[in-house]
Amino acid sequence: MDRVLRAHALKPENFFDVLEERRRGSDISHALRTFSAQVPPVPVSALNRMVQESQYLHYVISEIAAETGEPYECVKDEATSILEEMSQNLQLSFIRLMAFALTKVFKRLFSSIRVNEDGLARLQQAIQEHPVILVPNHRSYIDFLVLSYIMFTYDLSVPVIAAGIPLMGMSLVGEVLRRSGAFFIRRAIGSDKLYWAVLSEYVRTIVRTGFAPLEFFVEGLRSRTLKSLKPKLGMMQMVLEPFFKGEVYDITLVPISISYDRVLEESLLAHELLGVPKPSETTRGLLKARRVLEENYGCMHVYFGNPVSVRELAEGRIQRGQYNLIPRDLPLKLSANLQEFVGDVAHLVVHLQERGSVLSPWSLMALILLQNPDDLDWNVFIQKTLRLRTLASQLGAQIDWPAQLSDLEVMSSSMALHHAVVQSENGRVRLVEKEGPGPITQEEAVLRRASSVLMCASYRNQALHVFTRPALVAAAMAMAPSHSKEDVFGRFRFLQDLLANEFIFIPGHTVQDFEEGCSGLLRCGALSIQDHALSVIGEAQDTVVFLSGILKPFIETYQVVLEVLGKETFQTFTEKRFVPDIRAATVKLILSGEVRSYECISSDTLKNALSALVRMEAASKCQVADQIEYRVNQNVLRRIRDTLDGSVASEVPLYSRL
Ligand SMILES: CCCCCCCCCCCCCCCC(=O)SCCNC(=O)CCNC(=O)[C@H](O)C(C)(C)COP(=O)(O)OP(=O)(O)OC[C@H]1O[C@@H](n2cnc3c(N)ncnc32)[C@H](O)[C@@H]1OP(=O)(O)O
Ligand SMILES: O=C(CO)COP(=O)(O)O
Repeated sequence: MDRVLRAHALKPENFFDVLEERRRGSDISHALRTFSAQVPPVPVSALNRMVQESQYLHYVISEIAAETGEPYECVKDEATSILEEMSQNLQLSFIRLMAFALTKVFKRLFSSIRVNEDGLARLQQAIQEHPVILVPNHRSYIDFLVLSYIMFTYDLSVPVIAAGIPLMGMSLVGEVLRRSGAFFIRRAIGSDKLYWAVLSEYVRTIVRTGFAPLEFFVEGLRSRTLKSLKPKLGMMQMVLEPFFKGEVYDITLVPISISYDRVLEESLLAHELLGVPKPSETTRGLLKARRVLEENYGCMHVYFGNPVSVRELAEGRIQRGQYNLIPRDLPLKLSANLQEFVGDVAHLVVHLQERGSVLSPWSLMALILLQNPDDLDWNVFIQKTLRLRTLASQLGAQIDWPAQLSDLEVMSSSMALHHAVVQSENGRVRLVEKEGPGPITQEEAVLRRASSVLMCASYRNQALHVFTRPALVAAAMAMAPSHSKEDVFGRFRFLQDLLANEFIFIPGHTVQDFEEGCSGLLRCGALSIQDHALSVIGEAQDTVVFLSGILKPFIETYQVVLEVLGKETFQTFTEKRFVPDIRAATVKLILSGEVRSYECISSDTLKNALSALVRMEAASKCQVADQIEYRVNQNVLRRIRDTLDGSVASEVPLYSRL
């Protein structure tokens, strides 16, 4: 895996605007032009028949029939209806229809859609060699539309895509999506053996036959925070199985990084983080949302990463020979080694998605704004952002900072694009707070302020992966009893473990992550290492303080959770009440001035903190009647709190300055 990571180091690439030609040419001729790439080896009906008649499905159906006593034919009928519900029905005529509509929509929404040219060429080559799996990050409903659009526009086979079942329920739209390549999967499949069997056989048949590139969102849903999510493993396992079983020579995974200047759903996502339910996916809702078409969303970047060969990843790790003894048609029970491999591959792909993402100037500006939560002088804002741009470049970020414009113009146009979040008045820059009708309570005022902060934070989050490892080293140095490499590494490991749901780390890569963090600090001239001891370079003290300040909103949230769970009233609590109760307690702490960061009431961070406490055995989870209940282990909780409290508090001020 290390070898693959090194081979996939980012090199500067040319991006071109997909919309440029569309603005000059005719939309209808683009949609109707000759398109010869879509030549599935079998028709859709034959694909479904292969699944239905597979020995594997026959075997599982017989097993279920024997276990439940139901007649074989009944279980088989059930499997057939699952398959009918699930299967895609890709048709070129619908792709053309969508291409026509999407050209109109994209031209209206985006100033440009920039794609890396070399990435497309690499993808074209990969499609000719082995089954290709497209694995994009997921930030918006636009993601899957734009990817199929690019594939169609550049004569590449349009993918079939794993879609959550709620989209199927949208009248008319669900059917259009199905005919454009969507296959629908239920969520929380749990232990439904028949469903898993049909889905996995369906996915494997697509991969095995090379029906079309298969696309799935390994994060499983749109990230509400625009930060990468921990990958789901089910679909990854299914697409890799034909390789494990030796049914295909190799499989190519293509990580895709989609980065937005401005996300269409920005406000809805921030509200969801504050407990407002997601609007259900209906055609009516979609029509109502057409107001979004009136706004400008700037530029988006689509970076097709280097294709990753699964065969290469498996070299020296997996002995495929052992599976040759098991008939291919029988279910494959994954060994612990294979399960670990699936998890590692999924994390690697998300890591590569992060590496390929393109930072907008606004991401950097958002980072500065959040570290200076009160208003900020415009000139100081510019200076700080430019220094941050240098730091981000030193740490290897791809930044889209238009060279043909002055820095002032770049930042002013970013401010204009994000007028809903930020404004400048009398030379001072500050976050916008939405006005609402009537008088509001103090608590409501906190929620209003929090929604602006969370919207701004989501853009900062798009840049976080660049800083995470050096920031963890910086924070670990502030916590450690000495600056010996061992002590700092010990604290680094503790923080990485605690924040493992917050940031993406490849399992078992702690040492490499630590080294990467140190070498990042060395590269930006902030650190020196001598005789196994780290020391901060005097003039770069500010940089180190700034970097550890990036983690501050997360660490502060975990501190709040530890504090609240340390109270008598929280010895046991239900899953359902956890977020609302901690949020209510935190709002009080914000009002009393004990907590500074409005990010502490984000449901995402609160849930991540709870998962970390369960993982670290400070809380245990059990089913009580129809509820999930948690019990706190006060001793472990206290130990975590003490380790964390000896951390940043004394050496790093709450809101450090760059
Ligand atoms: C020209 C223009 C054309 C335009 C053309 C338009 C195209 C128009 C197309 C529309 C297209 C729409 C596209 C929408 C985009 C979505 O809708 S994204 C949402 C749908 N996609 C996905 O979710 C894919 C990723 N999800 C997965 O892989 C999930 O695993 C599955 C398969 C859905 C199953 O989910 P689940 O039942 O919730 O199970 P999951 O949480 O994964 O696992 C349960 C447990 O088993 C564990 N587990 C599972 N597998 C493993 C393993 N291998 N090893 C160890 N543990 C495992 C998990 O860790 C988990 O443990 P806990 O965390 O609970 O402790
Ligand atoms: O991912 C989805 C479709 O894009 C649906 O899930 P979410 O709405 O939870 O992101």
